[in-house]
Amino acid sequence: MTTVDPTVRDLPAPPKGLPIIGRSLEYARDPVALFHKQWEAYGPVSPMSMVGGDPWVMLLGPDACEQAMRNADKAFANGPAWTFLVGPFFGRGLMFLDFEEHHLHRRIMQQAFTRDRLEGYVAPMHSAVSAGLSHWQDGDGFQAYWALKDLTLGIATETFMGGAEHTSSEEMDRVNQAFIACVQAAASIVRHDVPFTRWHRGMKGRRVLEEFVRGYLPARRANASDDLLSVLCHIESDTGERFSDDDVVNHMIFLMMAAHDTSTYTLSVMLEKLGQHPEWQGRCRAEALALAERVGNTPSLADLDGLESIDLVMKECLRMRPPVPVVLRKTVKDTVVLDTRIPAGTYCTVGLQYSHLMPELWTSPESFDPERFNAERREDRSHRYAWEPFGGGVHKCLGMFFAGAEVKAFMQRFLLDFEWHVDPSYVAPLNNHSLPFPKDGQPIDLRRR
Ligand code: HEM
Repeated sequence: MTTVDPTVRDLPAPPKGLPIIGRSLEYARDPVALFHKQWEAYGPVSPMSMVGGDPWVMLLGPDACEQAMRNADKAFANGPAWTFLVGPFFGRGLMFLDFEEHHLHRRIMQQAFTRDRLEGYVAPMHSAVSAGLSHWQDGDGFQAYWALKDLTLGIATETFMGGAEHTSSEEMDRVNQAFIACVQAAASIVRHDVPFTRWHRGMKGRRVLEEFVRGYLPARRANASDDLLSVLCHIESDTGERFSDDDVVNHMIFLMMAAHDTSTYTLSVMLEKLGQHPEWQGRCRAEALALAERVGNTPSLADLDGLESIDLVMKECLRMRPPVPVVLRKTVKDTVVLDTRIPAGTYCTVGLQYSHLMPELWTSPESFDPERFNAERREDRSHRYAWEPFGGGVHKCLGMFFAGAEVKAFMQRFLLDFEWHVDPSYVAPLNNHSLPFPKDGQPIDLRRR
């Protein structure tokens, strides 16, 4: 006989949403408003209705998020959840794998992100940043987001593909458009390959990306070099396992997406905030100048690590506007989160961003205050899961240190070459259909120094 724990409740019935799309439009309009509404009505575990009418919950606050991310009872799976959203485009990337298989692939892929490897990626980052910035023009209302998107694709091409030596700039534009199509496909209401839908454009994008990566495989298999594609072709786990060609293609396409949109958005928020807070821009520039005087124009990984003010600003921007505001899971068995029973087969939106904004965890969470991360205050220590822009548990971002190096390599050079201004009353109009981005291209008033 099964015993019923009286302290555990069933999920309440979901609030009404539109048929088929549920509350996805509400999320797309303003995710933070939806988090607040769900929290106020239900607390940390709330019923939802999203695309397709499947059972769905939202987990909010550090305790509920921690439970899903630590996944002690192995009830939460990534594959079926992310596959629903963007599986045909990025499927079989590391984030889509679960349990034993994930463990095996992660052990191999970790070899591509060791400290030594990262040190090797820093030099191509510097050259891609310099090349990219040489095209940036003075002007009021310079569209920083789109320029950053090109520049970070340049960084990915240099560090991941060793410069993609056989690809013209027109072809790289096609690759960039293919990424955008794949990421945007997440928001498609029609989730089959039907002409004129976002899904269809995503499927076409995937074919472009596969062709692009596969084209470089034979050369990288034949000769080991320092770029990530070559590393993925040659690395082994400590017990000798290696990736097949299909694994390399799937991992590369996912990695380029994971690295590209997230870093672009992080940098665009940093430009917005530093443009609105000249005192912080000045402080970061002084730090960049001091480093350049000490070591020249191509600081090492350790030098970039030492950029403390830029680090504080990056952390604060990731807190206020994380590039991945939510992660997805699907339960593969019945489980209980805090005091609520969640049946097997339930999709879960884990709202990491909400914890970043809770007044219980942060002083004046709405204000830009990078000092909250300094050694004395360390507000992020208010809870293990108070600040989790890179996720947590076994799926925690593998590119976290790569992202830190990329952001700092860019900011260091940019602060030396440019100064910029953003109206303090400016609020970025975000497109939240998939990963967030500023619909207006993030205008800044830019001047070369
Ligand atoms: C600021 C930049 C970045 C942010 C905010 C970010 C955020 C995240 C988050 C939240 C996850 C967890 C997803 C989940 O739990 O389902 C994740 C996973 C991942 N990220 Fe990042 N990411 C960033 C940059 C990068 C970069 C630059 C790379 C690669 C060079 C990368 C590679 C990965 C990989 C491989 C995973 C999957 C890990 C796994 O499932 O084991 N990310 N990232």
